[in-house]
Amino acid sequence: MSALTVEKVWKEYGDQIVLEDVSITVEPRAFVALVGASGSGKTTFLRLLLGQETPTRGKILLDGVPLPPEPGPDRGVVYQRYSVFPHLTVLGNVLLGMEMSGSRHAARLFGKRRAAAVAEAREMLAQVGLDHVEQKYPAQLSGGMQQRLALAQALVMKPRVLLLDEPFGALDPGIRAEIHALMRRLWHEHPMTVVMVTHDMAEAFTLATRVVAFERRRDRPEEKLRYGASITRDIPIWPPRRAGLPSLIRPGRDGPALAIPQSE
Ligand SMILES: Nc1ncnc2c1ncn2[C@@H]1O[C@H](COP(=O)(O)OP(=O)(O)OP(=O)(O)O)[C@@H](O)[C@H]1O
Repeated sequence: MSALTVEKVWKEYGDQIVLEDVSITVEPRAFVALVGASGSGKTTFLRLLLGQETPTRGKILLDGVPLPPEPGPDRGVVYQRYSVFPHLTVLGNVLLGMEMSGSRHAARLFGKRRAAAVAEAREMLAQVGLDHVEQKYPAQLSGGMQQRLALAQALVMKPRVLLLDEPFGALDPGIRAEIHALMRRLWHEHPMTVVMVTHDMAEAFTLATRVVAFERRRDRPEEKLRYGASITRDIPIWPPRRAGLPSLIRPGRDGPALAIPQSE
């Protein structure tokens, strides 16, 4: 059920050691926030989980099975920018993944299969509050709406793991609070494990079940490249958050939200 196991993973680029002996077990349905100084290897770690990079040493397992050495539909990803295709409409963006996986050569679906995919895409757009703009293009949307679209595009493929690389980092504070509420609801409602890189500690503690810090344990400036970062802090959030369930102690804080945040 979407458990990630990272065992003694190292990542080196030439002479530079970026990650050093990283081990972590992520339980199914967790929401892990990765924090750490710039250059500490957070994005590199996310790319390893995505399958865009392979570890120099060590292994990564998803539900006990080694990760395939390439990205696949079981892992969705949203970046800070450029996650969506500018030349496709909102609906086209959400349909694309289904069309690609349903028809590898033509990348198009026809007849009943297309109608079912369109219905599914529309349902997903409604979940993120974008059903009223399905014929618009990304450039016609605000930054917050583009990130909602990126979430819809990733989630419609039903990933077991959703990887987020500073997805809300470029948004204004008001919009960010709104999209946090949406993100929390999506995590409650979709059976996925989430790993999110963020520079924003408040965001990490607002959304995550666990906050994990990457840091170089040794940092002699003259030998900087010889030391990679590893996990130095692993903080469980208290009171615990559990996917799909209200918080036992503060039900108003963390439970599955009922309202769909208004799109701007
Ligand atoms: N493909 C690559 N080839 C060579 N070096 C790389 C490559 N990808 C990352 N690095 C190096 O790995 C180090 C860690 O980069 P990474 O982007 O993972 O850090 P980060 O913690 O995500 O930083 P930031 O918070 O600034 O985004 C950097 O020194 C970077 O130059």
